[in-house]
Amino acid sequence: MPPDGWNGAIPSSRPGTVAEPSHGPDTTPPRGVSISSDPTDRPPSGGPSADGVPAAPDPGPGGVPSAADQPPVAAEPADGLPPAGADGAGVPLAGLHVEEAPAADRSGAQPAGDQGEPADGHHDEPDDHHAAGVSLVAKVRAVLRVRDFRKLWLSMSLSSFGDWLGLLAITATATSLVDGFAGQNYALGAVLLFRLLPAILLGPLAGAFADRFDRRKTMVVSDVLRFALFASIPIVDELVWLFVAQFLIEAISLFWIPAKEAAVPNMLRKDQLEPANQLSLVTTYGFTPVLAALVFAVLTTVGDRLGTTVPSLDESKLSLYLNALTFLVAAVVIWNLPSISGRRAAGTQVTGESFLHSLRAGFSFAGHTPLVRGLVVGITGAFVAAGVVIATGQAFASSVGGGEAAYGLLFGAVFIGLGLGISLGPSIARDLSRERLFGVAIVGAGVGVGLLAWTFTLWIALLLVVVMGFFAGIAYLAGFTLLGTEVDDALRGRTFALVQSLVRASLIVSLAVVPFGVGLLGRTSVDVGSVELAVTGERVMLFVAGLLAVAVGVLAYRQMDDGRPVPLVADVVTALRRDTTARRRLAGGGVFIAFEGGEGAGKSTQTRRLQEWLTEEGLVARTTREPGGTPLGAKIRAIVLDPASAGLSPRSEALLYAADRAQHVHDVLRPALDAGEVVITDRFVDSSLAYQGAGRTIPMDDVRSISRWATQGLQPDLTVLLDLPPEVGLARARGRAAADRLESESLEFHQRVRGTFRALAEAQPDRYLVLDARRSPDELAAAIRTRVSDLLQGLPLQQLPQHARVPRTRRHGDHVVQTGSTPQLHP
Ligand SMILES: Nc1ncnc2c1ncn2[C@@H]1O[C@H](COP(=O)(O)OP(=O)(O)O)[C@@H](O)[C@H]1O
Ligand SMILES: Cc1cn([C@H]2C[C@H](O)[C@@H](COP(=O)(O)OP(=O)(O)O)O2)c(=O)[nH]c1=O
Repeated sequence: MPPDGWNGAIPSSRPGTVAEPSHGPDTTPPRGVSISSDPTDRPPSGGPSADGVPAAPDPGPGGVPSAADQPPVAAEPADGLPPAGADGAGVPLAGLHVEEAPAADRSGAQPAGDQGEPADGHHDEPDDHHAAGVSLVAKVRAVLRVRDFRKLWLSMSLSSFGDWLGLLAITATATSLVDGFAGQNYALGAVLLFRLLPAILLGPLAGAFADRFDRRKTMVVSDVLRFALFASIPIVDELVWLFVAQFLIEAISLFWIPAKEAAVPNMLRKDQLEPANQLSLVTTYGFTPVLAALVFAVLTTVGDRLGTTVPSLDESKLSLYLNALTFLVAAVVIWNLPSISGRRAAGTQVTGESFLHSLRAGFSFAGHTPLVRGLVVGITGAFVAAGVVIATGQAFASSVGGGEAAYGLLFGAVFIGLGLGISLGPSIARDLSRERLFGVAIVGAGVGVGLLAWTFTLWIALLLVVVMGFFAGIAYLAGFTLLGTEVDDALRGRTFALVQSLVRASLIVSLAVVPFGVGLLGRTSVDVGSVELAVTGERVMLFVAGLLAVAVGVLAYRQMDDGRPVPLVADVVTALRRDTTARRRLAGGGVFIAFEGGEGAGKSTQTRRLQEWLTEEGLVARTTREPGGTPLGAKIRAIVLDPASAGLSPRSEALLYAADRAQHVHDVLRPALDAGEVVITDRFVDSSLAYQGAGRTIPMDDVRSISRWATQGLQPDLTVLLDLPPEVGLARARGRAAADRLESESLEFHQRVRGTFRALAEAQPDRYLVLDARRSPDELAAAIRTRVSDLLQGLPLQQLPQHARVPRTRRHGDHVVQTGSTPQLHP
């Protein structure tokens, strides 16, 4: 195993978890109460605003046909974030096609696989983890801009590459030093056993040790020793020494790992640790093993020629020398990084004395918490299976033909799969809950292994191995992320300790047992009708491992399932389709309708009319608005709309709207939707995109990401856009009350706003109803009712008790149900 393998996987403690939305009735405003625009709470007139923001070119929906009349895309924004952090900064999404926007808004492509679950309020995640692919790249780039971290990462990557190459070489060497099928398998098992044993024996001790010494010196000494030991293996060329050297190398690595782990947090900001972990994971399991496998395959092909020129040198020896060299280079790099020995890292101390106790507490916690129990069962079982795959690899490779080169290829394929799973998995799985994803992915990996067992063609085997690695990578990331996010900080360390011990123990057990099993079962062939099927030990073992993975996946799924009545298949399908509406429906949630449009478009009028109609129809419907949908939001509204707030900078304006929105989502929207209500809001995220994005020319993606952060990915099921030329709307609005700060903006500003609304709607016609707001209020209301009644058809929405219903004059033969699906609506 690579030196920094498991540790790289531990998500750093995050700067705080997001509280669940309150479901308590006390935080929910009374149902059905209209809080739509009230002229009396408008700020007093104070003359036109002068916010000092030049009307820069539109950064918005470049490339969208309807926005063609807008000025060209704005330049890169000034980055207000600290240099090391620069999350997403410097990557203006100004040029991003708006069509991509709403999809990203739906919190799809998260790198860390822990995004929110807008539909059901489960597993709500903040914020920067919602980053789309592009901002993952930006985050990683920001992390790599930190010089010391970059150097450490480069040297780690080099050592990791060397280590994988060494592992390939050592397994090849071990098998070449003994004769016979069974003997080779025993030798292989023993090599791997000696690699894992030290962690169990020395883990706690090494942790305590590493905290007491200068980290840089610890790392340099470890690297020099590892250099010497790796170089000694080909020189001594004895099987026994190979085992001893393995054991020593692994033992030394145990001192190196905690030193490195403690050093990294000193180099980065807290919020950068997660992308840093992802980077290490992808490097250690995705990139370097593939490179090592390729290099090993190349060395194998040139090895023969090499053997004739330099008789004592073959590819395994060359690999080991190369590997040794990588540790020497790492030693030099680390020696030149004084910051490693700098400040002591806080919170990474693991003292030896508390280890046993904490392990016990961890056991009891894990035993009593279904989620952790599921994770532990899943991770342990998955690693038993992984051990089987590793241990049978060589025998399997030779059985599909191709010898050591095939082994190298299969080995590489595992890590291509892992790399793909870790980096792409979360964005493919989208808003499927990580609890479900974990079990599903283990089952997927198990099915891959089970099929692999009966594959006799190399390329099919390679394909299956990639699939297996892909699912394993997803499970791995989901599992460790869940441990990081769902386990309380106080218990997290112990839980990780338990999991890591179990991981190593399960690897040891399977690595130790499997080769013996393979040797014992030997090779037999079974006649199946006319075909002769080669049933070999490794294939039987692989098949059993696949079954085991499927079983633990199912078990983990059962343990961790949150009891939602959503069938798994529908859950997976809607998540893959990014169908948030369907997901909320599945979860029995309400329906969320937003009204957007410029000033005086008639939003307040129409939200009120829609709410009245729905109430008449017997549904619990409420109107609300932004800004000012909550008491706190009302104060924010007063600030942002007050013409006296002339000095408000575009960024603070954007943040104030986002703050208002965050409170609105938390206090009003989520609880009401969770209760199955129809929620109608006068303005939502699109207003920020239009006014702050296109209007104020803040890069669209910045606005989008703060909105996404504020809403935790909540999106309307339907947005009604009341489209109106700004001059008409402004005239209407001015007839209503004195101009507020935004109404006082130039006509050009309002034209950009309108263009953006239309572009957003055009990008997602299914989710928008665009109406010409010059039509009469009655016509508009009728068109909205028709569309909304389609949307609500058959949904299990909350209904008013009969006595609370408003009598309708138009209706005949009333029959009223209080539960069940929405009754026939009368648009
Ligand atoms: N379809 C319409 N046609 C003409 N006037 C309208 C229409 N809808 C609303 N109004 C009027 O325009 C003004 C602004 O309407 P309002 O609903 O407050 O718009 P918004 O909330 O979008 O600013 C009000 O005086 C309202 O009576
Ligand atoms: C919600 C939201 C509103 N706004 C602006 C648009 C409006 O000018 C103002 C809200 O005023 P409001 O009176 O609610 O709008 P209307 O006049 O259309 O009834 O705030 C933003 O700039 N960004 C946002 O995110």
